[in-house]
Amino acid sequence: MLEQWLTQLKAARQRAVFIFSAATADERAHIHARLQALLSDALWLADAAGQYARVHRYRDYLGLTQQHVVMDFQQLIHADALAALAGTVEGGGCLWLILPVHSSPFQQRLCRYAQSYPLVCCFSHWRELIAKLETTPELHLPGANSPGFPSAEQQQLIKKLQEAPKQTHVIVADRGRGKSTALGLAARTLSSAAPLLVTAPQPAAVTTLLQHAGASVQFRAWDKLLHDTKSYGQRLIIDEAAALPLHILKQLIEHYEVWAIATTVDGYEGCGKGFVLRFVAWLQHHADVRMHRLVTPLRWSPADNCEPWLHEVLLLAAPVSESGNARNEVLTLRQCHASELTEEHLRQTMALLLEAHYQSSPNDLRLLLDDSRQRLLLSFYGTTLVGVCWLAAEGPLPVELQAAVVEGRRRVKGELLPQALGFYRQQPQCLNWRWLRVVRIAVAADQRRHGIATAMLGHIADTARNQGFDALGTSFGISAEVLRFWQHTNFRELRRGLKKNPASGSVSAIWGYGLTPRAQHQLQQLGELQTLELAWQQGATIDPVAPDLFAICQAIIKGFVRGFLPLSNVRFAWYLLWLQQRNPVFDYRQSVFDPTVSIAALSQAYAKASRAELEQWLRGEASNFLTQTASRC
Ligand SMILES: CC(=O)SCCNC(=O)CCNC(=O)[C@H](O)C(C)(C)COP(=O)(O)OP(=O)(O)OC[C@H]1O[C@@H](n2cnc3c(N)ncnc32)[C@H](O)[C@@H]1OP(=O)(O)O
Ligand SMILES: Nc1ncnc2c1ncn2[C@@H]1O[C@H](COP(=O)(O)OP(=O)(O)OP(=O)(O)O)[C@@H](O)[C@H]1O
Repeated sequence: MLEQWLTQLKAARQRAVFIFSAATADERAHIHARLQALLSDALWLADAAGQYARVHRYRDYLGLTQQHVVMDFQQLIHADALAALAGTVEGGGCLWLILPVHSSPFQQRLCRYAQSYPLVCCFSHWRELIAKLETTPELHLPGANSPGFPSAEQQQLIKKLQEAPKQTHVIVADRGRGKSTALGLAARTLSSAAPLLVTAPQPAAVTTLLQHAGASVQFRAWDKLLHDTKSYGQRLIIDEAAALPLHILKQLIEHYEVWAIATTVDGYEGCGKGFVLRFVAWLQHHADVRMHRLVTPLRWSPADNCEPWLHEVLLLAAPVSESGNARNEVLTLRQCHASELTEEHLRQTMALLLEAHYQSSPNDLRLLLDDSRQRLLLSFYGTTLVGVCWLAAEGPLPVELQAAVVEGRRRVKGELLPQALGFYRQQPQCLNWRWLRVVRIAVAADQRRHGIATAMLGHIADTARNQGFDALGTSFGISAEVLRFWQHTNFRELRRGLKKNPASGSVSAIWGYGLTPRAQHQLQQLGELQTLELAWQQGATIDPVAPDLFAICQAIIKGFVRGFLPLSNVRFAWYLLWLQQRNPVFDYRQSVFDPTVSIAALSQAYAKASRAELEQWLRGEASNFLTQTASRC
């Protein structure tokens, strides 16, 4: 019976989506077993460990074309993977979703929107699928015209690429528009003495491109390209660019003659419209850029049901509303849970988040709808949404987990602020507080610098105090602009990461302040310590400080002695305490306290074979230091 559907889908180059939402574990297992028997050649991804590819590895399959994709979500619907992999299913194929047994607002949304699309079907029992196939043998789908090979749009693009081989062409399109094919065909005709290089996040992503390009085009992994200085300056194509970190793309542009960059704007993680805006804005200052778009789908027919259903469900194509003269109106603020919003307000909220934060993704929509600890503060001029603040309640952590968190043996999901301060600053009391975290804050581009974000943060502080929260905080990737904004608020920097985030290329920071007296005092001290640490890192002379900070420094050094914290995290606290003592025994070890000396250089200077050996030795020294400090006090 399925064969009959597949034949008709193929002729119409359309796709079907079958969603299974079983109410019991037994029925789910039954559906699973039947599907396994039915679809032996499907790409099957699951969120549980086992015989299948793991859902979080979905990027490995981008750019490929499949007839059947099964996404087996036992625990949680991975909405980013769903958005990305639906686009790999060809016309004539099917997307199969097995949902978790426990329903949720997001899960219900998937099925609710299916009702408007004849080829998107929801079932709670296997027998319902059979009944559907039996009762609807004829689909009455319109015949599909062949787009031609290459299609008219592809031909135009190939011509433009050939005409301007020295320019950097950015090709933006949704999935399956024939980008890779067009690039391959264009590369084949490009006469060049040196081989043309192509890179992408995964080798599989360029399979189609290489098929059409011929032998003169070679794939190279992007990290190899960055290390291989000898090939710098060669001509390069970057495919699936949005799935590469922005700072990597920038380095590739700086070192290579990039001829073409292809990317999707389909909204899976890091791939929203904001990415394209930010990247292209940067690129225009560094290269002679030409923008191109491919609009018509080629992997499936333009009459396809799957893509519009997904766009509607995941709010992927939502444009940011124009706010125009809205500023004449009074600004109103509303705190709510995402599940309480009208569809229009939810759409506007996601549009603003996707535009302002390029790492926003469909998984954020799922979290906002399904998790009761997530809240929103929205600001409106009239009915137009102009600002969004996404808030998450964190802490207190269960008492039985606290020691493990402070010792770095446990990480609990969704508890970023208390855990980071509990662990890196060895402050267990932070784990007992109720925190409210500003996960993201965004104001519509045409309404910025008018105090909207400041007004939202003021409102949040007032309501959080009334609701019994102990502290407000946030964590973000540092950029000069974002720092300037937070410096303008009551928040203070409490900790700065030491390593760059591989995705954003920036270091992250935690900012916050206390609302209750105990949290105010504690966070003020952590803020002072952080201010001094930043000054020390920048080479300023540090004067001995009031004894208030000693207890925090001692706790951090103890965390090092007991093996919880690495040396890099304690050098400043140790230095600050040492400054008070001026203990000559430790003088010869001053380079431990010099932020310009790397850990690798320290290992060398003290003739230690490895970082681990250096740390082991210094743990003993730090322990002696603490004993002596205690005896002096
Ligand atoms: C946890 C996180 O989300 S961190 C990421 C923050 N969000 C983003 O980066 C998304 C894109 N940016 C935005 O949406 C906005 O620019 C925001 C949210 C950062 C600021 O919103 P706005 O409503 O413009 O802030 P607001 O008008 O209240 O600014 C207050 C002060 O912050 C400072 N400030 C704000 N934005 C900037 C900026 N781009 N450059 C320099 N200073 C700034 C200024 O001192 C400003 O006061 P002034 O305008 O009187 O000089
Ligand atoms: N002109 C065409 N006519 C018919 N099929 C085509 C045409 N061009 C490409 N295709 C097919 O459409 C599918 C998508 O093509 P391609 O991989 O080039 O698109 P893409 O936009 O790069 O896709 P993705 O976003 O998934 O990487 C492939 O199966 C390809 O063989």
